[in-house]
Amino acid sequence: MAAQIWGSEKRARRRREISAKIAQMPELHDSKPLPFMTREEKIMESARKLTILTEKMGQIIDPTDPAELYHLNNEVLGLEGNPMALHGVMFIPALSAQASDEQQAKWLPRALRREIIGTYAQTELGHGTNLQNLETTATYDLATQEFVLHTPQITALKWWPGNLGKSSNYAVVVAHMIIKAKNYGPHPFMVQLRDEKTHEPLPGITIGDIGPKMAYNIVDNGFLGFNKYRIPRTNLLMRHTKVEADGTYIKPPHAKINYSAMVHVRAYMLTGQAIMLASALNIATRYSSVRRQGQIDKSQPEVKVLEYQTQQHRLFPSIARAYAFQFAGAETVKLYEHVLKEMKSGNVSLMADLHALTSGLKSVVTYQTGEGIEQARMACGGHGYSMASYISEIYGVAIGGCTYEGENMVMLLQLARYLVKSAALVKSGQSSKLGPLVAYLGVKSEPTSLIDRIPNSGFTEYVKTFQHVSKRQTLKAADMFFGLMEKGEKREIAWNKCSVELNRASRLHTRLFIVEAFVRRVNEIADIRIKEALTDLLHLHVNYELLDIASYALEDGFLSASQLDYIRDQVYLYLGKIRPNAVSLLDSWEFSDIELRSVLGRRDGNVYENLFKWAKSSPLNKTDVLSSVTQYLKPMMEKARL
Ligand SMILES: CCCCC/C=C\C/C=C\C/C=C\CCCCC(=O)SCCNC(=O)CCNC(=O)[C@H](O)C(C)(C)COP(=O)(O)OP(=O)(O)OC[C@H]1O[C@@H](n2cnc3c(N)ncnc32)[C@H](O)[C@@H]1OP(=O)(O)O
Ligand SMILES: Cc1cc2nc3c(=O)[nH]c(=O)nc-3n(C[C@H](O)[C@H](O)[C@H](O)COP(=O)(O)OP(=O)(O)OC[C@H]3O[C@@H](n4cnc5c(N)ncnc54)[C@H](O)[C@@H]3O)c2cc1C
Repeated sequence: MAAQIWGSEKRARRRREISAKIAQMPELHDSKPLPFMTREEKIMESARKLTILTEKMGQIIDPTDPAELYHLNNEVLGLEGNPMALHGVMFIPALSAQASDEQQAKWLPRALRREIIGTYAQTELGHGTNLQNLETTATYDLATQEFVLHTPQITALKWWPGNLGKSSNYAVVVAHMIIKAKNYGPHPFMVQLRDEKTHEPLPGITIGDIGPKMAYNIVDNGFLGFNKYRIPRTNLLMRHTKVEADGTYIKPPHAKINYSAMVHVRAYMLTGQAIMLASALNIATRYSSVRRQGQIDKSQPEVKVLEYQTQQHRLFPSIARAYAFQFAGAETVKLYEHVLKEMKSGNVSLMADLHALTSGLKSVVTYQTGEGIEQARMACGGHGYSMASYISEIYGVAIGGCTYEGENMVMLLQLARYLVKSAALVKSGQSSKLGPLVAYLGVKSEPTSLIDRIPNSGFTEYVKTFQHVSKRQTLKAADMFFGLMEKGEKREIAWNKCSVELNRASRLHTRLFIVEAFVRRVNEIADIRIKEALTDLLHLHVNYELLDIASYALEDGFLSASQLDYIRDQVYLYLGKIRPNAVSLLDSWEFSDIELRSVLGRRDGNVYENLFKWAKSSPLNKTDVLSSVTQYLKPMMEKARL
């Protein structure tokens, strides 16, 4: 199963080998539980481990393999981030996709050797979503052949970029490029922020940390201002766009090609989210098979809480989602790598499809991951609320994904633009022009679902039902939009008035893609036992998801009330079937105790003894009487006694 999850037997084996090596290297372990450290201590601890890793990485992993790097990162540095998180996630990908060969030769080897640390600085205090209204400017000075970066007002301060505050000395900065008073829109520039020797901010740069966040606090998300700060013309990233010495602008082959670093993260973060969801579920499911509370049969001893159907219903559909996200994520990464290769050689024809797909996926996956992790926390009762479970940190980091790389509602609306264009093709009889991801929009569907009538149809009838609801909602939302425009409403106003319906279409389309990716994967599996276990999970997935969106299929009679009862019964049936495999389905992800950082989720199940040990190690328990008591509470009580 681990081979299915991680892509191949070799990958699964390598992960095991890497975890085993790390287990033998105490210098790479947290020196004490992270929840007991202050933010400064955590940042220091992370930097300590990061530098050891830089020295010893070659002994542990193949540093050129991103999957091995990612695993090493999760084990040693963990999900709270590290001082170079954005260096790998966005700075290097931005240079790789947007810098010319000459620029790459100059900067990439230095970045890869970690001579310099970089980040991606785009969002500002006043604008994150609406890139057209970013306010930082890069004005070309013809006389000196330099760009002058400037922050005209407080809202133009860069705000949020990870590791910008304290760790990075370089950044890819996105600024509006102005040449001879003409604004060419946001473009990426390579900018040195700090002196390479002293790490002091360079003159003209104002920089710092934006303060503590809900989670992810090892990362120094930062602010940045420029006071007429000059950089050479050749620091504009020039793979696709060029500015010649005389100020001539050579436009890129696609208007949005400079957004590729964002698409990179949107594609890669899906499996990251799957991992976080599976981690939280691993903790909750293991704990649920240790925790005994109450009886189902009063004549029997107390049961493991995992025996309760409500507990299974809370956890198992999310286990199915974690697998579904992992499989859909793996497909998306493959597609992304393909499109990136094409883009580098000038073929931009697939960019719109990839943008639409990743926009929908990042929104649905991050939202459902958040839901699943929060349910996992509640499934652990009181102990889930303790930082000893570590679920709250996983939750905080995961739901950051609902916001970063494009706020979820906004990204769903990006996909909706693509769906509405596709609907227009269907309505004008040009269905043959639909891309493969939306081809179903042009296919006539049956009048009713046959879900309960062809039980051995594999998952075909389910897929058809998802296609039906997605198609119907897309055409309905598009009709609403076109109808408003026909009535004379301006395009943007009409769009806003339909946006809730449009986003519903985007979610349904994306959920269909996830279901199909899961079906595709299960169909490919040769090993009978693995196929059986995953088929059960897929049964739960399709029935649970369909129940969740049933209103769309009920309103036009595609599903009947009795079919809904059938679907519900299938959910209960598969909850029971999955129960014996539940812990294994999560253990198969092979997270080590080091990586999970959870007292509740320990592999050995020795929860209570270790919770007590953990509590005793709380800094508050270093003394029996705190100074807050001697200074304030004790005098207060004494005064009251007089
Ligand atoms: C590598 C491993 C990673 C694993 C991660 C795992 C765990 C993670 C843990 C921790 C987190 C780590 C890092 C966090 C990093 C976070 C970094 C950031 O957040 S960086 C900032 C990101 N910012 C955004 O995403 C901003 C969102 N806004 C936008 O993207 C755009 O503004 C917009 C909403 C898309 C609108 O853009 P614009 O105003 O330029 O658009 P219009 O002029 O209206 O044109 C729309 C038109 O353009 C098409 N389009 C838009 N984008 C693209 C694209 N990328 N590719 C192709 N086409 C695009 C769009 O489709 C429209 O087309 P059309 O309908 O035909 O007009
Ligand atoms: C943990 C974290 C890490 C980050 N890292 C980075 C980084 O490394 N580099 C970087 O540059 N940025 C980073 N960001 C910033 C992030 O990319 C932005 O916060 C994000 O893109 C959302 O933009 P915003 O803050 O402007 O939200 P807003 O756009 O202000 O969103 C507020 C509300 O307005 C709604 N809204 C906005 N526009 C529309 C619209 N057109 N239609 C409908 N509704 C709309 C949204 O849906 C939302 O409900 C990070 C953010 C976080 C939380």
